[in-house]
Amino acid sequence: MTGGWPDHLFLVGCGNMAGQMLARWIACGLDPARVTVLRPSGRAVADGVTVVADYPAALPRGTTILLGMKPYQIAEVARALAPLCTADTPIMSILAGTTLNELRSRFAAATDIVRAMPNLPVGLGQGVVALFTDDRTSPAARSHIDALIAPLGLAEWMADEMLFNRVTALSGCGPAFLFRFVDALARAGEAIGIPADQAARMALATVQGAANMAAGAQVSPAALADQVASPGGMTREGLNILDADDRLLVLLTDTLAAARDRGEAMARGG
Ligand SMILES: NC(=O)C1=CN([C@@H]2O[C@H](COP(=O)(O)OP(=O)(O)OC[C@H]3O[C@@H](n4cnc5c(N)ncnc54)[C@H](OP(=O)(O)O)[C@@H]3O)[C@@H](O)[C@H]2O)C=CC1
Ligand SMILES: O=C(O)[C@@H]1CCC=N1
Repeated sequence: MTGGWPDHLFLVGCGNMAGQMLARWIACGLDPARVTVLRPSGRAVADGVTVVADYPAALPRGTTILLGMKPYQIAEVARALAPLCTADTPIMSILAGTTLNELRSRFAAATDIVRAMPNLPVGLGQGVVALFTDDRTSPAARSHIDALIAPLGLAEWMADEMLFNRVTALSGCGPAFLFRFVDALARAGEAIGIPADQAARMALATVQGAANMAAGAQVSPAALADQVASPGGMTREGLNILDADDRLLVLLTDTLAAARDRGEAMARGG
């Protein structure tokens, strides 16, 4: 490891998610010459990054692996990749619903294996990354992963792997739920008569401004909502709709629970 970066980074898959991570790392100073991406399409990734469509005969010394393909591809990938791994090859997996035990059984030679669950805004350095490992992973490897994750945004180590599908539902899937919310806010604006293009711009800017404000505020988002709502005013009438029978809370709880349950089914091989 040099300057916090791995001597070499080998990415298996570099699509929507791993692509955002790599873009951020390169923007923060990772030398692209230290990166190899395996992707079946062989499509170029970024200037200086080596792209291969098949596995090399060996990995350079000091290689850290990022598993960034789809979870159902783990068996096929491990068959080809595990023989290239040694006890000195840290592996970080972003595969949803793929347990540490499964990773350990498929990469038996590796000692340092970490599950990470990023989300798409890591590309801006404003992501959330949940992390989990066990006692077999060395403190040095944990520090190495901490250094690698730091430029991506908020990092949270989970004490219990049981939490992993739950935090995946919250922060891994969360951007999709918020994108839906922005879209619905815009369409609701349109439904009450605002021109569609203006509603879209104003909905997005409102969410962006409100999120930035909440991030910098000394009080909770719940208290901020009350600051917007003048007694007897318009906002309170709107909040009464969202709050009736905890409608929004129930909707979001059901949403996260469904995503969590899918992760648990995937972990059982579903
Ligand atoms: N999307 C998200 O917001 C998040 C995704 N994840 C996890 O990230 C992983 C990837 O998801 P996402 O980026 O959305 O998916 P994408 O479909 O965008 O990317 C998948 C990547 O895997 C590559 N690939 C396809 N087949 C193989 C194979 N047989 N062997 C190796 N690589 C292969 C693809 O190659 P090519 O580029 O050539 O097509 C592509 O680069 C998943 O495990 C998911 O659980 C985690 C958190 C958030
Ligand atoms: O949908 C998925 O399975 C992955 C996990 C989190 C975001 N995308």
